[in-house]
Amino acid sequence: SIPINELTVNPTGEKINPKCFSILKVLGKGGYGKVFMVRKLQGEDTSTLYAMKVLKKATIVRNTKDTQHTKSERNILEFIAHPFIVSLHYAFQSNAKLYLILEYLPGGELFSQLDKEGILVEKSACFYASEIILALEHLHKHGVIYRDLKPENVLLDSRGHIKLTDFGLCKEAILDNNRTHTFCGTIEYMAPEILTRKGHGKAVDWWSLGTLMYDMMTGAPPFVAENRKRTIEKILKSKLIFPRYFRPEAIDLLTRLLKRKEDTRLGYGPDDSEEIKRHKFFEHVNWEATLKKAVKPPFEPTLRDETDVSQFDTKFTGMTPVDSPVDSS
Ligand SMILES: O=C(Nc1cccc(C(F)(F)F)c1)C1CCN(c2ncnc3[nH]cnc23)CC1
Repeated sequence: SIPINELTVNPTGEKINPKCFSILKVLGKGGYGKVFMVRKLQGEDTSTLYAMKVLKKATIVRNTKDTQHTKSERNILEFIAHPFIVSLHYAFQSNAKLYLILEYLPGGELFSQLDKEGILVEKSACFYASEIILALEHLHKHGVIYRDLKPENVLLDSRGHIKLTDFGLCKEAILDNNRTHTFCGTIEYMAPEILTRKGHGKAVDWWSLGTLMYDMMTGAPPFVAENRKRTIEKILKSKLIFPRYFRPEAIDLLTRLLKRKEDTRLGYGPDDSEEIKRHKFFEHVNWEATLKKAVKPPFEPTLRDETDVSQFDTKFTGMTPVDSPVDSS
């Protein structure tokens, strides 16, 4: 079992177990586990909504390399507190499962909001990019490489500010040994050095930032193809094409972020995020105000009430919310 240090995560020292929460909705489901919207039933935070991530130890242990990711998610979130990174409130386990109680983010995925808006104007893309840069900067300062920056991992809080979520485990257990499936889920945002297993440093996150910004400003990531194999080939060939409406500053920034050779990529150097923050594209950004969430988001998620899950995929929210008793102890 994974040793859990209760002190930093569960400050009141309250004895926590699954029965402290009522399960309201399913937010996501995959090979390793599920994510529920839950409400706390007792303690000082009674009636507070949380996201409860339930991981099945059996499936994780079976994929040995993933146990490391699982430990890291809990350990990272325990020590990292930042306005643009999801916070971990409790962590506990039963014989068969690991439970992470995370702050609930009602705004859903940034990109489901983008789907409604289509392409973002540069000013809006700049807003989200600046908040993501501050989150990545914080992780890098703590020696953490996010590695997994992609649309579904960028959520919105109730006011429309971003939060990075889903550290560690990919959502699907990787069963087939087809090499292109060695990478979990979406690969369109992955840096070339990850795909070619060259080992990777923090510069992989700046590549992914480039692909995310390209997507926000054009409606699709820079390298897409009809299948994973072709997509990987495109990422490695990386011939960048920009729509005519791009300003020169935007073309220059994205070209420097999407450098295939990582040691020529913007952000690779010891100054990390500073190299990017001082680029002309961000010349009007007030970074102190951004960190304090004093900059108005481009749009505010429209929510009827606090349990409104309209921003989440009905494929999941329609499911009956039950933490199946693999092992009720
Ligand atoms: O479905 C998800 N993840 C997922 C899906 C399938 C399997 C697994 C795993 F196996 F890891 F358990 C995880 C998303 C996680 C982030 N989500 C959050 N939504 C709202 N508040 C949140 N606070 C923190 N995260 C969120 C939306 C759902």
